[in-house]
Parts: sequence; C-alpha cells; structure tokens
Amino acid sequence: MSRDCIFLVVGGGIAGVSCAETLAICCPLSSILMLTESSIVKSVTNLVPVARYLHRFDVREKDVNELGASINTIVDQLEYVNSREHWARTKKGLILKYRYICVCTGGAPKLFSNGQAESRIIGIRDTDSVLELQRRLLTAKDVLILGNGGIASELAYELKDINVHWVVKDSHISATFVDPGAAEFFQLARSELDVPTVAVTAIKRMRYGEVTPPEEKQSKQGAALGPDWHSNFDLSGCSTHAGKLLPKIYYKSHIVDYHVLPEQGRLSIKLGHENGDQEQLTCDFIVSATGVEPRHEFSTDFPPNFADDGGLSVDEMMRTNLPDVYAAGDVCSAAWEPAPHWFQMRLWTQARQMGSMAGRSMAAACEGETVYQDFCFELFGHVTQLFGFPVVLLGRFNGQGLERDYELLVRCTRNKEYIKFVLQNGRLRGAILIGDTDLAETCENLILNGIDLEPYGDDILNPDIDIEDYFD
Ligand SMILES: Cc1cc2nc3c(=O)[nH]c(=O)nc-3n(C[C@H](O)[C@H](O)[C@H](O)COP(=O)(O)OP(=O)(O)OC[C@H]3O[C@@H](n4cnc5c(N)ncnc54)[C@H](O)[C@@H]3O)c2cc1C
Ligand SMILES: NC(=O)C1=CN([C@@H]2O[C@H](COP(=O)(O)OP(=O)(O)OC[C@H]3O[C@@H](n4cnc5c(N)ncnc54)[C@H](OP(=O)(O)O)[C@@H]3O)[C@@H](O)[C@H]2O)C=CC1
Repeated sequence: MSRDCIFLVVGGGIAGVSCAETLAICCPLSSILMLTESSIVKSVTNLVPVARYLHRFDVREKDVNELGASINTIVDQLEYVNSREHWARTKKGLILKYRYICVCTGGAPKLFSNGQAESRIIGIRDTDSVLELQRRLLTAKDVLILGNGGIASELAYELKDINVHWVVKDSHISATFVDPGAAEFFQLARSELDVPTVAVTAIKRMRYGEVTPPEEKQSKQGAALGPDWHSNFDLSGCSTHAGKLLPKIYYKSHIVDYHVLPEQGRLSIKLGHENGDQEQLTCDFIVSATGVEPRHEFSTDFPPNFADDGGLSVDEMMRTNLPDVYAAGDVCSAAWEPAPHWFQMRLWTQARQMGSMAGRSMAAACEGETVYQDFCFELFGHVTQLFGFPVVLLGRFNGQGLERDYELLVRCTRNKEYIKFVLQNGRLRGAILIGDTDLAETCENLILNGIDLEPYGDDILNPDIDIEDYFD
C-alpha cells in the first residue's frame, strides 16, 4: 500500500503540529500528511504576547483527527526514509511518497543508570510516564530526584505525602534556568510563604488501569508534556496527610552506587559529595530528570549529520544534509551560526518556532520562493513558572558564552521579585525576571538595540526610576 503527498510531517508534538499548520496556511492547495505514532497530538492555544517577541501560551492535547481538513493523518511509526527517491516506509509497511519531509520526532528522557535495577529508575516525558510515576507513588515513602533542570525543579516541590531527596551536582537548585541568587530567592519564598504553585484544580487520583487508553489507541511514547502538566495529576505518595514537605537537597552530590535491598524491596543508594564524603540513603525509586536525548528511531538511505548532542543537524532553514529532509523541535540541533543573543534549549517555544520555520521554509522551496530566517531566532526568550513565580528568561540570561567578561546587576525584593541584568561593556546581554516585573519588553528592546547603559550606572535598576518609561 502506498500514499502520495507533497509534504510529509512526522510527529504530533508542538513542532510537528506547528509545521503542518504553517504549511496549511502557506500552501492551502497542497497535500499535507502527518504521520505520528500517537493518536493524541499537541497544539498551541491562548497565545498571549508578553513582550514584542515573547509569548505565553497553553498547550492543548487533541485527537489527531481534529487537526483540520487540510491535514491528513496516519497513526503509525516512521521506520525508513529514502531521501534520494523521496519515499518513507512506516512500521506497518505503508509507503509514503513525498516531495518534502519534516522530521519532528522529539526527544526521550536521557536516563541515569549504572546498569543495575533499571526498572527502579523512571523518566518523565509524556502522559504514560506520569501515570507510571503515579502508580509508583501509591506505595512509596521516599523518592530520589536526580537532576537540576526543569523537571526536577517542578517535581521537587509538587510531590506530596512523600519524602523527597533531591540530588543536584551544582551548589544551587534549578541551575539550568537560574543563578544562585534566584535559587536562594525561590527557597526563601518557599519556606516563608505558602506560595500557591498553580490555580487549584479539582484533582482526583487516577488509577493506572482506568486511564490507560484502550489497546488500539495506546502509545508507548506520545508527545512531551508541557507547562503546568503537574496541575492535572495527583502526585501524592503513601504517607497520608504529610502534605507538601520541603525536599531534602543534597548539593554538589552524585549517585556513586545503588542496589535493591532484598528484604525490603527498596533501593539503597550511596551518594558521593564534592568533599569526598559519602552518605547512604534508602528510597523506593529514582526519578531521573537528567535531560533529553533526541529521538530518531528510523533509518535512512544516507547517513544524516548529527550534532554532538545527538540531534539532527539543521541549517537556518531547518534543512538537514539529506535532500528535501527538514527537521524541527527537540529532535534537531541548530547548526547555524547563532545570533549573539540566541541559543538552543529544548523548550515548547523553540519547538513551535522551529516547526513554523520549517513549514515556511518547505513551502518556499516548493513554490520556488526565498524566505529569511524568522526574527524570533534573534533573541532567546522563555516564559515559564518556577515555584509558583512567573519567570522570564531573555538573551544570555546566565551569562552563557560570555566567559567571565560580564557584570551582574541584581534587584531583589524578598518574596516579590528578583531581577538580574547581565551587562557586557555597558550593554544588556541577558536578563532574568522573576515576579510581575513588567520589564520584559523593555529588556527585549535594550538587548536588541544594544543601548549603552553605562551612563545610567546602577540607576538602571533603581526602584524609584521607572525604566520602562525611561526607555520606551
Ligand atoms: C515534563 C515536561 C515538562 C515540560 N515543561 C515545559 C515547559 O514548562 N515549558 C517549555 O517551554 N517546555 C517544556 N517542556 C519541553 C517541551 O515539552 C518540549 O521541548 C517540546 O514539547 C518538544 O516538542 P517536539 O514536538 O519537538 O517533541 P515531542 O513533543 O516529543 O513530540 C514528538 C512527536 O513525535 C512522535 N514520534 C516520535 N518518533 C516517531 C516515529 N518514529 N514515527 C512517528 N512519530 C514519532 C511522538 O509520538 C510525538 O508525537 C517540558 C517537557 C517535559 C518532558
Ligand atoms: N518550566 C520549564 O520550562 C520546563 C522545561 N522542561 C524541559 O523539558 C526537558 C526535560 O527536562 P529535564 O530532564 O529537567 O532536563 P534539563 O535539561 O532541564 O535538566 C537536566 C539536569 O540534569 C543534570 N544532569 C544530567 N546528567 C546528569 C547525571 N548523570 N547526574 C546528575 N545530574 C545530571 C543536568 O546538569 P548539566 O546541565 O550540568 O548537565 C541538568 O541539571 C528539558 O528540555 C527542559 O528544558 C521541563 C520541565 C519544565
């Protein structure tokens, strides 16, 4: 059996859906086919501008058939791509002949392991993996969270009725997003305020068997979860009424060894600390929140170029090195010369931007037109929530790539706001804005315009000066 299309998009996550929707707008008369292994796809809703280039949005799950009449869909897995002859084969043996293909197959958790008791180590990626977490929490008293990025930061404070042991290799929490000052700000706020993390939703614990989709719809791996995913799940352990306990944090630590205790069925863990000390603890299971690795479980006629992080290398038009093969989202690695204030992080925002860019780029190639890279790749921007606070990250917010040649200017009002400016030669290169600061647009402008802020000295963050008025 075979099917023909002009555009084939593989993957129903944000990147794939954004790509297909862009193609439907740019080439309404061309046939677009989406191939995805899960019948549930993700789409962006409630897009709200936070600044000129920054947006906050919700992510909605919908059935693949709801994508719109202009996008045909197939639920199956990509197995092989013949880029020279322009056809792909699915796991069920279907041949898909295409003119352009975009691979948006996302990523998978990069799990920590020393080769033992691997069933005791889980990662979080999609709905199925959260259901697995819930199932394990039912009987668990202690959990170890390994990692210091987005998932660990969310889980460490969202789990309740369970002792949380949070093992980080850095000297402060949430190191992929914030600096030690902001981490301290969060921790103080958590211990002093009962910060509501998200609007309270009526939650019932879902039982694993009840929510597992029926056989024909079941997917081993669906699209990644996204903003506020934890507000839809009851993440309680079995220590009834203990509530949300502050996690025990093990700084500058790593797992040296672990094994299952035969009598208890629990895990015995040996932790190593930076000063050489070791410590023993016991837990029921480990959540390895240790990053993502790109997923490309299909073969090709010629080897694609991969970046060091395992992603499919793409240029600024989202093209891989294979003819008419594009890639977008978590599966790809940006191999173009980045703008001074942009770098890749595997996030919703970038999955959406890359998916749309790939769509525009494929449409232009098909119509013989020229497009330029979207302006969103000029400036890194991320809008999120951490520990109940709104967080905006802009440009080189942690001084990434600036070596030691930069200054920091910080304004902090306990339990209210934390503002950090990263300045180099008097110019704003990045910012962390925590709380309702209303400074996102001003910072965007200051970074992109490269205005010399030297003459304003520390007044730039003086609370009595309204810098928004000053520069807008
Ligand atoms: C728990 C969690 C919380 C997160 N929270 C945030 C957040 O708050 N903010 C934020 O910006 N980012 C967040 N992220 C990151 C964000 O979810 C991802 O960067 C983004 O979803 C990536 O989108 P994608 O479309 O590239 O990949 P995915 O969402 O992983 O989608 C890939 C799709 O491809 C399909 N697929 C894979 N292989 C094949 C194949 N061979 N054949 C057919 N289909 C295939 C998959 O089933 C899936 O539908 C979070 C991630 C996780 C795991
Ligand atoms: N609010 C948001 O924006 C959220 C975003 N996400 C995104 O989802 C994806 C998955 O999240 P997550 O898994 O937290 O990934 P992240 O990349 O955010 O963080 C991974 C963390 O694990 C650490 N790490 C890596 N390997 C090891 C190891 N062997 N031992 C100990 N620590 C290790 C990393 O340290 P190092 O960096 O030093 O290697 C880093 O601190 C990411 O793309 C993330 O950005 C997830 C949740 C929320």
